[in-house]
Amino acid sequence: MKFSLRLHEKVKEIWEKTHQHPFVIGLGKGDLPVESFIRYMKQDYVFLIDYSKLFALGSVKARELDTMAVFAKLLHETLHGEMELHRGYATKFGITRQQLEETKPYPINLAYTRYMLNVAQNGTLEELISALLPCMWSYWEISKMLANKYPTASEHPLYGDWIKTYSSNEFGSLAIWLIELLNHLTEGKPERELAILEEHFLTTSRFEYMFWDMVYEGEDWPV
Ligand SMILES: Cc1ncc(C[n+]2csc(CCO)c2C)c(N)n1
Repeated sequence: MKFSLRLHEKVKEIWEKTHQHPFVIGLGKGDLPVESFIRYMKQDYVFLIDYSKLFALGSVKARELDTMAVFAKLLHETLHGEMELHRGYATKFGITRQQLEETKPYPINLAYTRYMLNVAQNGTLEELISALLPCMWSYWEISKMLANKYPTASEHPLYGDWIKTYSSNEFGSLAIWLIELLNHLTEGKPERELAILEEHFLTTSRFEYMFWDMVYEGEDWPV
């Protein structure tokens, strides 16, 4: 069995729970409160700054030139493609680029990126990919699910661009490339190594759920 199928099986329930989260459903139905979306966009912007560095580290750890080049493309795509979506939304809401960058990450956001950066710095290339993959794969699944379930969602004046960006074939092909690379790299690996990779994948799938939940209502800290 391909390793990615095993991973998918492992996180089926948590991904299903994510698909039913009111933030996600709100994006599809178009009735997500705008304050939640602004909170998400700001938190996600600083998340993406750290997440981009995972691709840079992927390039460092790559053992083949072609692999190195795709990680470099992913880094470029995140900084100039995906983050441009966020900058566009920020302009709509009157939030400056500086304000976006100065967003203080909530503790869950910090814990999520620190976990991945720690794995990326101290682990193998296979560990790095297993930790960062739920982020890309789950967004692709969510946006496809939403585009299917709510056929007019991609025309929504506010959330339509979000759905279109993440359900695009371009984003899909990047996720597929990573899935196939991981399948290739894990062929013939012993169970003890696969179990570690599975654990990273499960942990960051849980963080994905927590991220949606964190931005839905926000967190109120006394200081
Ligand atoms: C919390 C959080 N999780 C996943 C993504 C999605 N995402 C992040 S990087 C990337 C690929 C290339 O830019 C994708 C699809 C996000 N934005 N925020």
